[in-house]
Amino acid sequence: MRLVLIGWGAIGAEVARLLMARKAPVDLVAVGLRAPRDGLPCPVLTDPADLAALRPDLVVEAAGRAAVLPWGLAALRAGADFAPASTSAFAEDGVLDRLVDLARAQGRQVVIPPGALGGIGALAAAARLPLDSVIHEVIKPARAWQGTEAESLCDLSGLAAPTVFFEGPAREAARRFPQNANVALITALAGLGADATRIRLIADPAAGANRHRVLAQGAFGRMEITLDNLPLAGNPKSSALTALSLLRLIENRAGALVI
Ligand SMILES: NC(=O)C1=CN([C@@H]2O[C@H](COP(=O)(O)OP(=O)(O)OC[C@H]3O[C@@H](n4cnc5c(N)ncnc54)[C@H](O)[C@@H]3O)[C@@H](O)[C@H]2O)C=CC1
Ligand SMILES: O=C([O-])CC(=O)C(=O)O
Repeated sequence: MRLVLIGWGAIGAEVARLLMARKAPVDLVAVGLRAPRDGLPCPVLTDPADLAALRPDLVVEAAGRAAVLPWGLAALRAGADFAPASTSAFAEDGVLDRLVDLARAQGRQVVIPPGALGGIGALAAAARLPLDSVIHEVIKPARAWQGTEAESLCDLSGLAAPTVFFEGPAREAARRFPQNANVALITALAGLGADATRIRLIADPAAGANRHRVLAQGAFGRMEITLDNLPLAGNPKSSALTALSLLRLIENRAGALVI
């Protein structure tokens, strides 16, 4: 399986490290970046148009929301499937539609990894019948919210208790907190959509992990899922499970058993 990773940050580098450590039957043929860089285990691409010559089977994005459309369109044009992690890009109308329309025309797929979340298979299955409500709480330590708009919405360094600093639709959460609320769009795409899915963003001075609580009700019954994800060493905003989720997706595509 010929793989291209877009982004070589905390998640991208960890995915590559795990693929090599596990001797996965995957050929990492290139990494896509904004600028050339030395020291990577494969060639670096900076122009999405150069993907086609590499004949990739799968392009996995873990870079940033600005990377999703250019690299996604180029991946699909190159005949690859495309799996984006920066799903906050789909808060903007038309971005996902453009990718899915091209995927259909090319006979390829856009695959949304569950990322830092679990239970997305159950929520997406439940959504085949009507859902009444989906609420997703993202509870992270104060340091994970540093450098975001949360700094102006609460006193991050002086928190005495868990503090809800945002509550609203998934679309708005993803637009305003693109580094921390990609998951809002994953829950939304699996369930009730970007406008009807409610998101609560919480800074907790006592939290040691990135917690996701997803509560859904509907014709299927009721679900409540809680994950306490340890952050990646390279980026406290990003859960380590995100890299594992991308690894799973890649290994499932390369192997004979899908699990
Ligand atoms: N789907 C999910 O559950 C989650 C998604 N994420 C998202 O995944 C992405 C990667 O996260 P991390 O590795 O933690 O971030 P990071 O900041 O450690 O690394 C990002 C890397 O991508 C590169 N990059 C940024 N913009 C780019 C662009 N337009 N084109 C090409 N390269 C670009 C940067 O130079 C850097 O190498 C982020 O967008 C993050 O918000 C993070 C956690 C969970
Ligand atoms: O990694 C996480 O826990 C969630 C996250 O940052 C995101 O969705 O952007």
